[in-house]
This record gives sequence, C-alpha cells and structure tokens, in this order.
Amino acid sequence: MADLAELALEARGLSAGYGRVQVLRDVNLTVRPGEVVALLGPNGAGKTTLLRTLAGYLRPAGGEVLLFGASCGRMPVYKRCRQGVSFMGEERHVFPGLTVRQSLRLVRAQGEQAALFPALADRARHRGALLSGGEQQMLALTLALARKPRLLLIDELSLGLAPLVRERLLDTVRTTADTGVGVLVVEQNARSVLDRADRAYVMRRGEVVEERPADHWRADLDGLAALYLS
Ligand SMILES: Nc1ncnc2c1ncn2[C@@H]1O[C@H](COP(=O)(O)OP(=O)(O)OP(=O)(O)O)[C@@H](O)[C@H]1O
Repeated sequence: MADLAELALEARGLSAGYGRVQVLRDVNLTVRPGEVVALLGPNGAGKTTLLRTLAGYLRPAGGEVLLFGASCGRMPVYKRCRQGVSFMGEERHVFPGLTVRQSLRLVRAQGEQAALFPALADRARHRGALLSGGEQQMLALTLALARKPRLLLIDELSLGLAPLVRERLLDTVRTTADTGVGVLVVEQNARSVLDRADRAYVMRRGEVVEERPADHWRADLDGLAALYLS
C-alpha cells in the first residue's frame, strides 16, 4: 500500500515561463498517492507549462517541486522517471515504427497490463504510427503504466478522441490511482474527469485560482464555467 502520509507531488510557490515570458506565478499544488487530481482552466492558463515544469522539461524560475517528499531541484527528466514519474504529453507517446506487440514487449508489459485495453489486442500487428488517435492514446497509457509509475502526469488525456474512448481512458486512470499511484491530469471535458477525480485545481493566467473536492465542482458546474470565462 502507498504511504498516504507522504505526498507524491508538491509544488511550492512555483514560477516558470519561457525566456523572459513568465507564465506560472506562485503555483501551490499537491497530489497524494492514490489521488486523481484534475487540472482545469481555459486555453492558455498555463496547464501544459505547469506539467512540463513538474516533469522537469522546463526549469522553474522560482519556488520548488517536491517528489515523494524530497525537493527535486534541477533533477533532469530521466532521473524523475527513475523516481517513478511518468509524463504523458499532448503529443501521443508511442513508438511510431514499432507494432503494438513490439512496443509492449519493449517495455515488458505483461499479463493484465498488456491486456488493459482489449481494443489494442486486435491491433497487435499494427505500427504505432498507423493506429487511430484513440488507439495511440490507449497504447501510450499502457506504455506509461508498464513503467510502474508512482506519479502520473497527463496532459490533454482525450483531446480529439471519441467520448467512449475518453471514458475508457479515464476509468483506467481511476483504477490506476486506486492502486496507490498519484495522478495529475489535464482533461478538456471537465464533467468526465470530475466523475473520477478526488480534487480539482482551476488555473487562470498562470495562477491557481481555486482548489476544491471534485464533488464540489460536480455540484457547481456553472460556477466552474464562470471561472473559465471571467
Ligand atoms: N514555447 C513557448 N514560448 C513562449 N510562450 C509559450 C510557449 N508555450 C506556451 N506559451 C505561452 O504560455 C501560456 C500558457 O500556455 P500553456 O500551453 O501552458 O497553457 P494551457 O493551459 O496548457 O493551454 P491549452 O489548454 O490551450 O493547452 C500561453 O500564453 C502561451 O502562449
């Protein structure tokens, strides 16, 4: 079982941006083991920038990131991976030239893991590049989970995908968290992600403007929408 006393992730007063362009301002955020935390907010709010900073692709200009209770300073991406961080970016992370079967073999996905999405079984001989968007994202999630992460950072889980695929992906995210993995997920469909999330942060213009239990937002979708528009 996960140690629930230890946070999987903590951002303290985080600021970051691109060159002289500051995007994130004083972001404070936590993810506990076993939690699904949704990161919501309008286009350009800074969600991708935050995830990329947490994963180590962007260097913070201020504040700090703690992984599993320890400050990770300027730790490079690959070391964060070794610590148990898995990042799924907007671009689908599959091996374009390998078939589904080869990809699963490469990451040593076995048994239940390899069979996470039955739809992929029919595509075992198809190369990653030739899969549909939904199949690619199912494969990307399977590959990410095969690394047995302790913290999963997901950007735009279901962008452009069919509702049924989105629901299937989100169900898998929930069951993954139930095994003790902390999940921070950006998902355009707020209602769907809130159905599986424990808490949600709302970002606007580089700042976290609200943090509430998912139940709260589910009961006040209008209030949530107003935050996007204001
Ligand atoms: N490489 C970059 N160089 C300069 N500015 C950038 C870069 N990438 C993003 N930005 C700016 O940072 C701000 C936040 O963008 P970001 O992509 O993090 O937001 P987001 O909430 O993920 O938006 P979306 O939902 O549209 O993906 C935007 O104003 C964007 O123009």
